[in-house]
Amino acid sequence: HVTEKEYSTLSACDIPPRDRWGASFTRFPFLPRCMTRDETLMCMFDDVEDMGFLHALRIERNTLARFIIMVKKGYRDVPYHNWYHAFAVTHFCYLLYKNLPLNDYLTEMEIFALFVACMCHDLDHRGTNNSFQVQSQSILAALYSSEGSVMEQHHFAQAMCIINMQGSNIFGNLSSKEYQQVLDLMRDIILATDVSHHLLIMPELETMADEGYRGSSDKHHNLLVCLLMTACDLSDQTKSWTSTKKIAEQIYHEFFSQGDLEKAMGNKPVDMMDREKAFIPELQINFLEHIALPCYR
Ligand SMILES: Cc1nc2ccc(C(=O)N[C@]34C[C@H]5C[C@H](C[C@H](C5)C3)C4)cc2n2c(-c3ccccc3Cl)nnc12
Ligand SMILES: [Mg+2]
Ligand SMILES: [Zn+2]
Repeated sequence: HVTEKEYSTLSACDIPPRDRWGASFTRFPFLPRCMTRDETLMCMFDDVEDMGFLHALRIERNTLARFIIMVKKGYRDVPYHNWYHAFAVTHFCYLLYKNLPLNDYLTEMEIFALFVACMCHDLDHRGTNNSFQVQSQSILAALYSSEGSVMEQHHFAQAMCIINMQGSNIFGNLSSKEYQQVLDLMRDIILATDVSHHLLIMPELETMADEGYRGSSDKHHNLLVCLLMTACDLSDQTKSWTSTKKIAEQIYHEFFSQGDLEKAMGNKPVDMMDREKAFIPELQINFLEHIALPCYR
């Protein structure tokens, strides 16, 4: 739960974001990971306020403060998929909003659902991926493996738990139709963070890019929010080399720990997760060539 002291400091401040963080705060090179833990909470609150969602969606300041604090508590202390990842991903979504005319392509509801999905998209991540859940016959696999995207279904379920908690339901003042809409969007967007899903829709994304975006097409709206979610999820790769390299090290710290677990369980990890076999430069060139670069292009 969230104490009065925790959320009141967060919701009380009303210094405009630019004055608090400086002009670089809204530019793509900005490094969200250079902030302290407490600053990340304030920064996320400012992002929501600066995008005008408090008024547009009639969100009370204390409710938003409690929601942000609950989401931060929902992340574990794993090498990569921790709160700082969620914060960095979410701030990139804010940078997309500040630097691109998103309103020309997406509804306000879609943009807000994307932002909240960024906050929640890896909730309660254990530092192991979907195939590990199935292989280790984890509780999450028992719950979700029939539908695939085991971890992503769990992240969405965790987000729903926070939304349904007294005092942190930021969608509480929406009409029941809008409420259902935003939850459906959240689910689609969080499930879209499964890289296998992204690979599946890549041909459709390429067709849409070639033919041009049609604002009248629900399919195009859905494809675009999924693409932007992936762009946010991979956004550490768009920053300075020093930062990007440091984050890749965190990712392989997680991957190799999973590989060690798999070996201890008598299973052979894929090369990418095997610290004896992985050649990181080659793996990263492949990832950037086939997944990251096409996404940003
Ligand atoms: C820098 C960087 N490198 C990354 C290298 C590899 C992979 C990765 O999951 N590869 C695949 C390769 C095939 C086909 C699918 C399913 C599996 C088999 C595993 C994907 C992810 C990487 N990644 C992510 C990231 C994005 C979303 C979820 C988890 C993570 Cl870690 N964010 N940044 C990075
Ligand atoms: Mg994820
Ligand atoms: Zn993520």
